[in-house]
Amino acid sequence: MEASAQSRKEQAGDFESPGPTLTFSNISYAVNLKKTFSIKKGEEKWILQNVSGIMKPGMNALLGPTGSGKTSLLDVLAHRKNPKGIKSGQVQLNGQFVDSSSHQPSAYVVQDDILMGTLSVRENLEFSANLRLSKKEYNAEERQKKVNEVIQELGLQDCASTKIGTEFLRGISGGERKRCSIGMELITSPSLLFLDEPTTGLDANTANSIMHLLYMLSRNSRTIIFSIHQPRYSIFRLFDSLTLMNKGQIIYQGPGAEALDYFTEIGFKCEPYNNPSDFFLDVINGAIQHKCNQCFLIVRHLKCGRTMKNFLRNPQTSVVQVFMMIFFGILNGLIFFQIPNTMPEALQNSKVKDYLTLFLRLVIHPCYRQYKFILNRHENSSGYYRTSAYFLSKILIDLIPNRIIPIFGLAAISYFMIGLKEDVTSFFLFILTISLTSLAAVSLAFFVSASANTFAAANALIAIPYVLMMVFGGFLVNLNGMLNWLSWLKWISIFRYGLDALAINELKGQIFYSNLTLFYGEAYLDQQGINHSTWGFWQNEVALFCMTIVFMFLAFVQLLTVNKWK
Ligand SMILES: Nc1ncnc2c1ncn2[C@@H]1O[C@H](COP(=O)(O)OP(=O)(O)OP(=O)(O)O)[C@@H](O)[C@H]1O
Repeated sequence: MEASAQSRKEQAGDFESPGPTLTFSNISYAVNLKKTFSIKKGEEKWILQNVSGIMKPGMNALLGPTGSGKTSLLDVLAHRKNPKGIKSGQVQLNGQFVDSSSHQPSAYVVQDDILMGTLSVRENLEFSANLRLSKKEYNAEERQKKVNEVIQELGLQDCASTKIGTEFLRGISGGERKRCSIGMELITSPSLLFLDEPTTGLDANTANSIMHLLYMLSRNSRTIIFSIHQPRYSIFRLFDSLTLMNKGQIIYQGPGAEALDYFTEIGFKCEPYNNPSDFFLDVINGAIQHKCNQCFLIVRHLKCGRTMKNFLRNPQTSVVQVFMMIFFGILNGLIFFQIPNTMPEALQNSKVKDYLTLFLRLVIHPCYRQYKFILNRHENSSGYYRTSAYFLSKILIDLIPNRIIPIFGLAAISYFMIGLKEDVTSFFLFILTISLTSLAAVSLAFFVSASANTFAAANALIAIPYVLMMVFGGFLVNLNGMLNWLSWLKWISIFRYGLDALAINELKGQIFYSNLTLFYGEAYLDQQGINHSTWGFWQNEVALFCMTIVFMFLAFVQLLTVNKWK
């Protein structure tokens, strides 16, 4: 009868009267790792890093792997930590700031029972009442009444006279023991109840019954906040709010019932029949991979180290890039094999651009498919890591193996097969030019993809600047003959800067002979309107470099904006 009333209440899910709301913001907590006997200030270990959240009336679970900071957060919220260690943050109860000096209507049930084994359940509760209830407010009769109420509420009637038990004395069961520990705290009628791992050491059924008890308490003017390890599904269902922690940070906070949808949305799908709490811990521990193949991401604290590990453990992409570039390098070399022999003809027919163009296309084309930042947008909004850390690691560890090294291979193979200028300086300027061209193109792609919400949008958006740059880069139209009012577009063309620099590098100072006719490289450059002075060459490199910086900066700003939307 009592059980069915209980289950009716649970199903209704409503509160007889709601408990208080606890909010906390930017809490950072560190401990000093001072060596024993040392007078020197030790190194600080950060245990909580800028955590914020809200604990509403009902059941608030803190879940996370061992060492993630659940107990520490619980302690900070309950003002049980040394204030010296709390580096920042505030706690509010129903909108009022509270600190260790405030009188807070809270109680804390610790992991290890503090019961006296040689006393009975009732005697332990009386002990708590005698010590903790003020004699002014509660006379002996009222204290006794309070003890009886607690015994009733926790269903301890049958074992009230039984001793708790010690190593030598068989006492009450584990579940009853835990109930009694909770009762020791309920004596003071707290509206906020903290519990550190209330189910630890209990068998599944006992854990279930303790959590149902807490659920019932939470429906009656109490806000329950507790840490818990891998609860079974029947327990998980009781959580009104779930806070998932990892390495001192909160990675999810929200209704327990919505957590699975949230993880599915960001790419982590829980298999049917898998227990949600096991699934969350597997995701945090990296045992479950992101569903998207393009990002080999495992959600952990994924800063530079992660990207480096990613690269080292998944070198396939970079290896494929290198092979592709070698293949295209040889193909390019074969198509334009020893072109200087036919250069006069090429110069006459303005075909000299063709081979340079092919280079640039091969270099630039793969660049614009840089959509990984879109993935980062989602990961960022999930708050997995700092944008700056990811951004820098991406640039250092992704761009070098995936862009610069393959391009170096392509350039080296083609350069000698085509038979371009046999001069060390020209070779390295050639490499520099196509590397900068590639970087500028990648940066533009980063910016566009960081600005787009979906792959489809990025795909469509990225095509526009590339087509415009191609048109106004001098590939399809001679810029001299272009309508004046459109000529400004050439100043924003990555292709034009790349092409002009390559043309100057190759043709300046060259004289070609054909049928006793001399062809001067400079004459061709003049005809194309390309400034071949020293500054004329370097202005292209500077422009490419500046474009890289500007696009990277804009991409970074876009990612920061995404963070603010959280
Ligand atoms: N006083 C301390 N000195 C040094 N390290 C500490 C101290 N207190 C906590 N830590 C460390 O802080 C981290 C978080 O500890 P905490 O007990 O809050 O984690 P937890 O998630 O509750 O772990 P568990 O589930 O195992 O109880 C752990 O790595 C722990 O070793």
